[in-house]
Amino acid sequence: MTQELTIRRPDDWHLHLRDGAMLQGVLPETTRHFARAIVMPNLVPPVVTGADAAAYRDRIMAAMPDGATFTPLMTLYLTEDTDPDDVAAAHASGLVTSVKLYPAGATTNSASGVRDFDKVRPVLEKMAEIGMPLCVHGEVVDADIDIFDREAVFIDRVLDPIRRTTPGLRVVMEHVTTRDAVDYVQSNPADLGATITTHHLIINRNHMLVGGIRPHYYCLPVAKRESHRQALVAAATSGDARFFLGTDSAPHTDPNKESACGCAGVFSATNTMSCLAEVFEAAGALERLEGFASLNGPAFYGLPPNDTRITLIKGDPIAYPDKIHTGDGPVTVFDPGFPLRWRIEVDA
Ligand SMILES: NC(=O)N[C@@H](CC(=O)O)C(=O)O
Ligand SMILES: [Zn+2]
Ligand SMILES: [Zn+2]
Repeated sequence: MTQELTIRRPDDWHLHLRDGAMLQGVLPETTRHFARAIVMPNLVPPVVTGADAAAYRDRIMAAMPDGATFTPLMTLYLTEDTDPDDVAAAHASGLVTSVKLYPAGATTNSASGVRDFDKVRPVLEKMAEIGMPLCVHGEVVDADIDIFDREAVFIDRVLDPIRRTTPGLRVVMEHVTTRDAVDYVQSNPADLGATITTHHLIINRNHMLVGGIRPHYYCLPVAKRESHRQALVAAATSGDARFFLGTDSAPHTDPNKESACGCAGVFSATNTMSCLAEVFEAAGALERLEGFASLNGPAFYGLPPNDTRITLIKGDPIAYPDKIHTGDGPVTVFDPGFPLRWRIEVDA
């Protein structure tokens, strides 16, 4: 008996589309299944002003595959020089959906991020006033903090103080990887949400390090031990509307990944929905996949869910490419390590 599941078309609340030839190469992988995505601003140079976001949105629209119905939701990269009025104007015009906070040095292209969090207080206060969400890469960068502890320490040292001093600020903890982050979200009001990536629901740090170092599983925040992965699966499949999908699909070319100093990022746009169906089925929670991928994110962002649908159909393992070929070079697609039996049909 074939099993089928029809759900509202999903959105991706954390996505890297890059620019130029890479944008051209990866965009169809997302637009095939997703209706909208929060597009990360960590280009080189970053998307800092409303004008930068308008120009970037134009480049994305120009790269759109024929027939695609996809809306990029733009973000601004928060710097210590960000002008609160520029942010407010970009939000009021509908151009920009959220602001992204990178601690300086925390991840790919974050050199222009924030060092002194007091310097961005006026922007955060303005955002709280106008109801604009802040997306956060939640890791401290202190050399003395172990990389596996950086998310948990960020919550205590940075995130909780920011939320206390800026009441009303809506915050999304992006790509949470720990039980600590899940607990923090669950013990706070609904103005705090979290995205969870596909790959952090599937891999733990052993997948990355046992039997040889696997650069295509290296991302930030780095995958943690198995008990943390289980906490993420429990949160994603719980039905708690504060948790929603942000794939953090982050393309880097193979030479940049398979290197003595490889870039952080997992590219999962191609097979994310099939991977998620496996995760939710294994957890006995297929009926909650729609909430996680298609309903909770729009609800947090105050947007309507999509009115089109996709159907997931279970059958023989699907074929998907190991790599996609972009004008910048090959990009390896996330390998979940098990066959994917759910194929996706986008309803007309
Ligand atoms: N997640 C990653 O490992 N990399 C992202 C940056 C980010 O989301 O932190 C990237 O831009 O490559
Ligand atoms: Zn990040
Ligand atoms: Zn990211």
